[in-house]
Amino acid sequence: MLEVEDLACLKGDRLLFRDLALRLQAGELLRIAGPNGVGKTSLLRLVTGLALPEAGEIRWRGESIRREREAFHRELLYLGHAPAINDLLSPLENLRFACAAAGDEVDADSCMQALVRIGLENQLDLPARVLSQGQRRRVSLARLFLSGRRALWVLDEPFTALDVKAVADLAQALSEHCAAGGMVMLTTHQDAPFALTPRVLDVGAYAC
Ligand SMILES: Nc1ncnc2c1ncn2[C@@H]1O[C@H](COP(=O)(O)OP(=O)(O)OP(=O)(O)O)[C@@H](O)[C@H]1O
Repeated sequence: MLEVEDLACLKGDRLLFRDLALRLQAGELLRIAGPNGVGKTSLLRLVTGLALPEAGEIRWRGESIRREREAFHRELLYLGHAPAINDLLSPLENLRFACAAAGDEVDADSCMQALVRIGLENQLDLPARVLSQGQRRRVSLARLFLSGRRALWVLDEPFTALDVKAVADLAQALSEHCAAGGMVMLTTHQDAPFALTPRVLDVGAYAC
């Protein structure tokens, strides 16, 4: 379980939010909501341990993520707002690199299957620089199909640039992860056809 208490976020000399609390349990999908600039991405970066809070505590399975950082990161998959793609590499090479960098041992066949499943069967060997925005997003999202053992998925605007079918497929994959006992925390400005109703946390309620 993920628990956040009394969280405060400082950017420059501006306090974005404070006293923010949340809990995320196995099987839950949490949508982080709020207007542009309120601090949704900043919250995700705090929760993943990529940034430090001004105040507050974040615990994973009862342990502070600062103290048990490695154990936490073994169970975390974080996909940021901008797909982390190397333009010179193909989708297959990008995916294999991303998995290896995260410490996941995944063979080429599994990567290929993940890319086919996400609809990139005709782009497997193209350099990423020629891909469309939606195709670039899909390269990054293909990791979801290789990360079932990571319980907590934290996704920043994962639906951006996806077409209607891809949005539906992604919503289904996220719902299935939760149904299998995983957890999803995401930001999005658009509706998606989830099989389960997401809980919503409005960062604006904690804005300073
Ligand atoms: N050095 C700084 N000084 C003051 N404010 C800052 C500084 N750096 C970032 N900010 C502010 O922090 C906020 C960061 O917002 P963040 O990206 O977390 O918002 P968001 O809710 O994810 O927005 P969006 O919906 O547009 O993606 C913005 O309002 C930005 O202007």
